[in-house]
Amino acid sequence: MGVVFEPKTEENKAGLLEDFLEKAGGCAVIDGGFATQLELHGASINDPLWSALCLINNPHLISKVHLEYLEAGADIIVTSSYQATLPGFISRGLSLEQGEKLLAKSVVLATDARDLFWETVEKIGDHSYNRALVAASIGSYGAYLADGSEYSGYYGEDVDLNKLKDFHRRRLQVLVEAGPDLLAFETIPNKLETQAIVELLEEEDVQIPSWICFSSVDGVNAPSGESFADCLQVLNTSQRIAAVGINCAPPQFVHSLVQKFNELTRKVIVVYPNSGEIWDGVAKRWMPSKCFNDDKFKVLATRWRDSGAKLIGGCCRTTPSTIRGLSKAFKQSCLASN
Ligand SMILES: C[S+](C)CC[C@H](N)C(=O)O
Ligand SMILES: N[C@@H](CCS)C(=O)O
Ligand SMILES: [Zn+2]
Repeated sequence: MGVVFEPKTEENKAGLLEDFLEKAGGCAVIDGGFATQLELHGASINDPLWSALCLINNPHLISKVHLEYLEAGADIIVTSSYQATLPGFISRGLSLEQGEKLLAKSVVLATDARDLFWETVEKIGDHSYNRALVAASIGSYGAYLADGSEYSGYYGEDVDLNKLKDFHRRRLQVLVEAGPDLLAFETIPNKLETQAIVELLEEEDVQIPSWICFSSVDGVNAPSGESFADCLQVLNTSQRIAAVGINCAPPQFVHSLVQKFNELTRKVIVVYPNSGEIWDGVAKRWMPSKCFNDDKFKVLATRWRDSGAKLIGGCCRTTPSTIRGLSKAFKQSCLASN
């Protein structure tokens, strides 16, 4: 029987991730590409809202994808809110209130799927699942711009710290209010946005543990060209950040980045790379590159775990089958070492 993780009260949420990891055997599996799986089911998301479009027109598909990742063995599922923003919804003619409801709905769809799945497997009795945590996805400002800038880190001269804090503030408040277990800041491409998030979490007194993941296009630095030493210095002193790492970068970059992060931080390291394909922000499609199939991904993921990453999953172009492989491999080696 896997981990049964009791919901925490406001006062004792800070250690939630550490407790969860300990009970899960030291390493937990995150789900895989969410938009990817929506598309594989036929969703059309070539749109400024990208996968968040499904919050408006296909919420049942969102529930289905969460359940698929849970069934595949994900210990943590990430909500469909990556590119869900209030200005994005308002520019589609929705009211502020409707936009806020959609943000809250992204969390409810995930927690309901988690609860339904857990209720079902508990009836089976003998199983190796853990009761999953729900991480609310908060995509970078670049994701909202929908111009590929989550991979360039270039937001233009008029974007300063306050503008980024203002962009993130209300969405953060609404998502926190909806009650996820974790917050997942995804594809952060520069130091300025890292600073904005750290300050905002403090100003809003957010008690839910966060992870911040950077993208990387050269395997060495943040996309902006700023060093990870600079970026991590900004967040190392924040008690509100529980984990830091990399998402939606090619798998071949991850091992050396985990080693680098080991030297730069004492926080939990989280990695969930994409399949190795490259996003063309103009054509809005994935370009084949050095791609990793599920077996190769699994072999690399074992190396990431052995070098110290504790939260491991997949991002764009990975699927439930990728996550099933990781979950099986990690649970088998947990059993072997216990
Ligand atoms: C992680 S990227 C592939 C998400 C989509 C991008 N922000 C866009 O809208 O073009
Ligand atoms: N959580 C998002 C990240 C996109 S980079 C997704 O999986 O679609
Ligand atoms: Zn991705």
